[in-house]
Amino acid sequence: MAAIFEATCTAPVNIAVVKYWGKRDTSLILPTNSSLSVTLSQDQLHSKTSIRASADFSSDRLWLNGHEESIEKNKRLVACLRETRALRASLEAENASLPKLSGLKIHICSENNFPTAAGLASSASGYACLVYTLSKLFELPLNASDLSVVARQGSGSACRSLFGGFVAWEMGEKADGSDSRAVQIAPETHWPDLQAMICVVSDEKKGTSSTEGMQLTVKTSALLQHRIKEVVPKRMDDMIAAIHAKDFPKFAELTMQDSNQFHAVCLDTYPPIFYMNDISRAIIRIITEYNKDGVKAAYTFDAGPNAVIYAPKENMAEIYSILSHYFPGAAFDDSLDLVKENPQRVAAGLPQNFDARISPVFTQGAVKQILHTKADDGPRTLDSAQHGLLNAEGLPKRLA
Ligand SMILES: Nc1ncnc2c1ncn2[C@@H]1O[C@H](COP(=O)(O)OP(=O)(O)OP(=O)(O)O)[C@@H](O)[C@H]1O
Ligand SMILES: C[C@@](O)(CCOP(=O)(O)OP(=O)(O)O)CC(=O)O
Repeated sequence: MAAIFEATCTAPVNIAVVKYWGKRDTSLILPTNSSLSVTLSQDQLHSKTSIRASADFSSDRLWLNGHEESIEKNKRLVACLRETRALRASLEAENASLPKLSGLKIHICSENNFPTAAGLASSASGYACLVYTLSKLFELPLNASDLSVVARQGSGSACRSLFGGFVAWEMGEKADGSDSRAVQIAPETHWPDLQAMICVVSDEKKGTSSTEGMQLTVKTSALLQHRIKEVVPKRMDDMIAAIHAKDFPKFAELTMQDSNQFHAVCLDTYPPIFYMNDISRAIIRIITEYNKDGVKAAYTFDAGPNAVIYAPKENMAEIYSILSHYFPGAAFDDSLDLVKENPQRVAAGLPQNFDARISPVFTQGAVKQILHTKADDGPRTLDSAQHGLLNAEGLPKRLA
């Protein structure tokens, strides 16, 4: 049997607080504005990828969540493979003692521990994980920012998942995209108090993909031009300052305003795109009411109806109690011990001065699941022998 080279890694999702929406170059994936996100803990949400190179393999193959998928039809995946193989080939050209991995076929097996293509940023963790795992397999001497340039070509938002903590994607100016990359604004340890609650309103595949939707916006929305030129540059500076100062009210206000504007440019698209639904809008009203005497939580919505609520740790029990009032029956995985540590506060119902009438109480399961998580680290490398997804033959251990 031929020698086996293999790497296994996990990568996190990130949820933007200044949204990326629009490309100036669709093949290199170069954005029309800079963006900024928080990387969420892999303990709750992650992609996990094993990649093996072997002379025994006769073609490149990919399994995603236990289903085999075509590599050739996926131009973005092909671009990530091409770039990393070329980098490996140049290392091999410089150092003849290195094994010739760039010429070997590979098997890629990846799993997301959460719904794929449901607006939970699976393309972000998925492509970050792919590129990070390739860099480990090929032993590429690149830093996370360099790798982000490759991951960006898989999915724009993926470039931000190469780092933990608070991450900016600088849009860059160059036509080749070499300056369109992610940089870390602050590590996760900077603001350990910041947590997130994800309300899963729908885990179904969405109607208009981000990729299609944003280009329709670029083509038809005049408001997007105002956002790009007048709003985002200042908002990026203000957001970075708020993060450095750990100023939650400012961070929250900017986050909510940016989510609102992103959905406004979707509405300004012709024909319009709607990602939020009645449940999403009820969550906005609930958080607005909760914030009436001072900003204690921030909502944000990506290209789907699911809400992400950012808040300091100390407010989470109260927020969970309010959400449980309006959305009974949501599944909750208490992995950060919120219920265990605050049994009375999570069952307290609405706070005293909260106006209950701002929203109806929804039927069981309107919000399917609430995930409690926090800002955390970037991609992690695992031991393939113990955690690998491929069996001795290089095929998935688990098929769907
Ligand atoms: N683990 C993975 N490895 C490789 N590719 C993945 C992985 N997970 C997802 N993808 C790719 O990302 C696609 C889903 O991306 P899409 O943008 O439609 O959804 P999303 O990322 O969940 O939503 P959004 O980016 O709008 O938050 C999948 O069809 C697949 O091509
Ligand atoms: C609303 C967003 O989540 C859009 C993400 O878009 P994608 O990164 O999924 O788009 P492609 O680059 O075409 O793959 C905002 C954000 O994450 O910044």
